[in-house]
Amino acid sequence: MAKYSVENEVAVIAVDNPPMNALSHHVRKSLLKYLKEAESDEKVTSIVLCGDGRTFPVGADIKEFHKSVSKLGPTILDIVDALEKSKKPTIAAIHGNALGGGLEIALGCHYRIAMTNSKVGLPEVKLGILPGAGGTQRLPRVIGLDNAMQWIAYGGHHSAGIGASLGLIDRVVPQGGNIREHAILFAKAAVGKSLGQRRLSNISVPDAAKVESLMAKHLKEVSKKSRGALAPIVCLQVIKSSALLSYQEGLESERQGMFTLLASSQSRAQIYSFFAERQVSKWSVPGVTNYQNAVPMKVKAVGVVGLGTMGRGIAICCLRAGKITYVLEMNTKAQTAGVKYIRGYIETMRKRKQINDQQSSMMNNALIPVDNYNGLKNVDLVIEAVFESMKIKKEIFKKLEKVCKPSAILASNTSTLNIDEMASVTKRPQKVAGMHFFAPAHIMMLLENIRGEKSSPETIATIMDLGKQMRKTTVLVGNCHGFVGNRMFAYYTAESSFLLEEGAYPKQVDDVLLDYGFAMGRFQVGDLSGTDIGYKIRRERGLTHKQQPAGTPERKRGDRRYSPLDDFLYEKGRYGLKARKGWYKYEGSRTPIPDPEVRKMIDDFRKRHNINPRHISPEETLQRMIFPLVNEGFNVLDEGIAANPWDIDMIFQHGYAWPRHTGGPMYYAYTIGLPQVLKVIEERWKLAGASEPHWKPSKMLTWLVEHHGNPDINDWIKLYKERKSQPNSNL
Ligand SMILES: CC/C=C\CC(=O)SCCNC(=O)CCNC(=O)[C@H](O)C(C)(C)COP(=O)(O)OP(=O)(O)OC[C@H]1O[C@@H](n2cnc3c(N)ncnc32)[C@H](O)[C@@H]1OP(=O)(O)O
Repeated sequence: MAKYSVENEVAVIAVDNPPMNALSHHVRKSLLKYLKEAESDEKVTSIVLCGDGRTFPVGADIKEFHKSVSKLGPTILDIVDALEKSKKPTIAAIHGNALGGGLEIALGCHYRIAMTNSKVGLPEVKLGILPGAGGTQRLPRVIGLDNAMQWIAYGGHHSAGIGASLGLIDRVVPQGGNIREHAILFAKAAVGKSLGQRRLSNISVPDAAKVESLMAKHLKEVSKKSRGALAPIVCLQVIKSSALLSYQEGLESERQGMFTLLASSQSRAQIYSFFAERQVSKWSVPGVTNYQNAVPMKVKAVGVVGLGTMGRGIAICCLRAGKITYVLEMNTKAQTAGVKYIRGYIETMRKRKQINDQQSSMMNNALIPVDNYNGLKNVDLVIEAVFESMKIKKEIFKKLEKVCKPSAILASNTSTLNIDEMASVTKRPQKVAGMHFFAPAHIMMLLENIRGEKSSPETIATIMDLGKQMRKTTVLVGNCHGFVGNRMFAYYTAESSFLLEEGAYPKQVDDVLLDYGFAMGRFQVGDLSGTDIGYKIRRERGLTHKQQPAGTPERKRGDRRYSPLDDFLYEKGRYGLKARKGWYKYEGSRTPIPDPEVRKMIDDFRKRHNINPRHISPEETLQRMIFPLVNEGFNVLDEGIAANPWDIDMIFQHGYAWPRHTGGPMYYAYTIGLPQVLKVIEERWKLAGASEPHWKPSKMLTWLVEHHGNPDINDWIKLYKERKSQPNSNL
């Protein structure tokens, strides 16, 4: 709805649709009604449009997309047109956020004023669509083509100050000011002034002459940054029309572009991702607790044990979240280096204006290096971040148990190991949990929180709350080897090496993944993170080639297929980018170059094992990389390790850079169709057999296909659980 009042001859129309004033159908209807009323009321001389509550409208109602209600008139464009055509001055009064359709209606107004701390932007591209209410045609006319391409193709939010410097915002209202009162005064002053040039559809794009060079520049950038995504490309093409065609023709091109994008599977995947991101914070442990009833503990001080790459990043996250952060590192050299890194990073954030001087000095003061466990006696929560060894982690947990106050939560940043086993060496298993950060911890958006068997509701609520304070996409999962992410990802990595054994080379596999939309292929990522990391984890598990007793078949560990190619690579000193050689070689830059030495290593291996290399098609490569991971995803859901398919998808989007426009592995499987996915898995299982158990079709996937075909992803859990809970179910 909207509210209408007339104050001092100014009509004030306030959108009232909490929490975000989205432009739902009923809002659009009432907005147009009040606009007409203001237009026809002779006592009204000007019109102010604003938002009630938290914000100016943040855009179209995303819940309405792909539903018939979104097509019901009036459209947002009808409102934009009415505002622009109005004979009385129209003023957008922005506080909070004016995003998407919200900014588009502001662009329809003759003037825009905004609170200094408000944000403006056209983020539709992140939903796989474009600004469809004239935004692609009006924004370039006011801020120029170059800026508009940047704003629309990347979908960023920008401060009111930036907007003002580009001519988008006519006045910035300082902190503490009343936006409504300022808007009314502004509106009174605008009465009688010519509106011709204030109607953005009347003016031309200032840098239209540069259209071809700007187009080339932005196309190159988006193709690199959002590989495989359709929306940024279509956005640029449509914005281009603003420079070459009339306003009306440009609008038609926008309409066509929107039509194409809305019909694409990518927009559905991205809209799914928008809601999934919000859904994961509504965690639940069925029958035990959930986000609504568990109360988090107050965490003022955090301890971080270990100042290696992970510990440093985690400490930065804690400091950014305003925690007093004790960092424990016994090795003096490592401590000096770690603390230097953290302080250096704080300084970089200050220089980049991500934090101000006061925040920087607060963070520096809150960082407290300690060199013995007693130094952690006052913390509310500890995050252990040392090398991935159960023996070492247990020793640390025993020490923490002794020094930390009884109320303190003990968390491990393990990426694979059993949380319950660590909890078992303490007297407070209810206070033990996993907090799995992804490297680099201060950059990656994901936090995979692991509840142990005995973790209390308070402990779970606290680690989830801490993730939120760190502004991470925080997903709660159950305890098992590798949890959700690494358990599933292990098969992706394993299959990639099997593909090399059978006929592919690293670049061939990586190219398929790049075409799918990954920013980097599996072997490029391996080189970036260092091939030594995986080797040390395999060595800890007794798996590496060198640890096997004489006579062990090179391609087996127990009864499972194993590829030793990754071990050979490490043993040749090819540790990845840092050594300038890994799966690729690097000559003076970070560009991966296929290396004949790696090719020879693979060829020699095949010869030794009488493997006749065959051509592996891109389709087979993609299926073999992704489908085992999907199959394991269904096992993870079946076991309750992940509560929902979107939990898995968010883990992969934010922890493994899975391309957002495919939604994530589980949503992708839904897009392909579960029957098709199962068919490929079953065929592969017949070929591979028991030594490759990751191809054994998951019970849950098989059941869903047999009984429901390709059910809606939102129904997977409900359908399966209902059946599983029946007494005669053998699931
Ligand atoms: C013809 C087509 C014309 C135009 C197309 C568009 O306008 S598309 C929409 C463009 N706008 C956006 O993409 C903005 C989406 N919203 C956000 O980015 C954030 O919500 C925002 C505004 C930055 C605020 O973030 P915050 O973290 O403060 O809140 P949160 O995201 O958790 O949102 C709170 C609840 O509001 C729901 N919500 C937000 N925006 C919309 C929306 N546009 N439509 C519908 N619902 C929206 C969000 O899902 C949350 O719901 P909840 O049930 O509480 O989880």
